[in-house]
Amino acid sequence: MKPHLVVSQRPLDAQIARDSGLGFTAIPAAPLSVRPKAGLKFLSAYRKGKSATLKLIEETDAQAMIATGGFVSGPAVAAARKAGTPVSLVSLDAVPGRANRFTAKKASDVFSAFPTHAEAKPLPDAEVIGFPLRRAAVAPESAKPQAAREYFGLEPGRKTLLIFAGSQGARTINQAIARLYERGVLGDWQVLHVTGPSAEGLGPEGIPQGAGVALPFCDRMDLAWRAADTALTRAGAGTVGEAWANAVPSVMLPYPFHNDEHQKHNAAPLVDLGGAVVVKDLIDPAENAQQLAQVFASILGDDAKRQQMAQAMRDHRPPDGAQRLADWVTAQVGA
Ligand SMILES: CC(=O)N[C@H]1[C@@H](OP(=O)(O)OP(=O)(O)OC[C@H]2O[C@@H](n3ccc(=O)[nH]c3=O)[C@H](O)[C@@H]2O)O[C@H](CO)[C@@H](O)[C@@H]1O
Repeated sequence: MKPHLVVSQRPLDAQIARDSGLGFTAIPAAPLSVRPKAGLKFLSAYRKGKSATLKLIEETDAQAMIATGGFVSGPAVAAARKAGTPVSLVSLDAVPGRANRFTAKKASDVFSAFPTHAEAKPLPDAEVIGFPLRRAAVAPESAKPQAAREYFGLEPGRKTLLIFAGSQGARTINQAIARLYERGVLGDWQVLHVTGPSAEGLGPEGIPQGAGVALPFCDRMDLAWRAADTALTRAGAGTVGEAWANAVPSVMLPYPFHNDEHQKHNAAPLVDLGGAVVVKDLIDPAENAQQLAQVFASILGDDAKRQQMAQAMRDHRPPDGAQRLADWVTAQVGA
């Protein structure tokens, strides 16, 4: 069985799909909107996207579809339903967005990567399956931290803080951490700092000499997680799933500009079990640096505490969402 991706027409989607080496089709799709002009654009794109997906289902004789939410899922799921193709929706965040609530009504099965936050509108009958991680983001138990650090040009025996903020980087995290470098807060720790494509928020010099290694994007997240003794991250669904599966004690600054604060709620299960600490992104670099200095003082200097955090994550492994989805597909195809 061969997977085929359905993506939006944004150039970034095409680039990611191409890099994956899988077949893909870009369909028209636009965000749902109640404003007249954007609403018309949504309707027109929805119709076109649905018929493009119907054609694709016919051509490829697709036997099942997995939708991961967002505005592309709407027309694609509607097409699968019309064609009689079994379709599951996986809602990735702890607060399901409007597009996912709309799409869930048309899906034959609904899954959620995280438990839905108590005050959010739940998706009816959603089964919590864990975040479906890609294999390349989880280091095998046998991978050695020293070898992973050498891969990035880090000192193999030095404690390592992994800093990264999702696929686009984060200005406020870079700004805060730049101040911590200046103040020497990280002590003898080195960093693996994934700065994002423009390294926004760091000065033109980047990170100080001897602080560690900075790179704009990391294409070996499995090794990055294995190299790390602690991580400083946002709390996107993928990041939380990966920190947990790799059992890396984490300090998380949820993205502060989402109305539904889904990143904060994504991190909640990890915070509850003692594997992560959430710090509110106050946007102001000095205030963020101050908060982080305090949190790091209690985590970086305390080996026993970090070991406890990692052990808590190992003791409560997240469910294997990818395996659960593979089982779902097998059940549809075998049926
Ligand atoms: C700003 C924003 O709206 N972000 C949303 C976006 O997160 P976004 O997709 O940016 O971030 P996630 O944390 O979900 O995943 C990041 C992924 O990028 C990978 N990675 C990152 C950096 C790097 O250098 N190399 C690399 O491979 C990570 O391994 C991970 O697999 O979708 C998520 C799922 O709906 C939401 O929870 C987030 O709130």
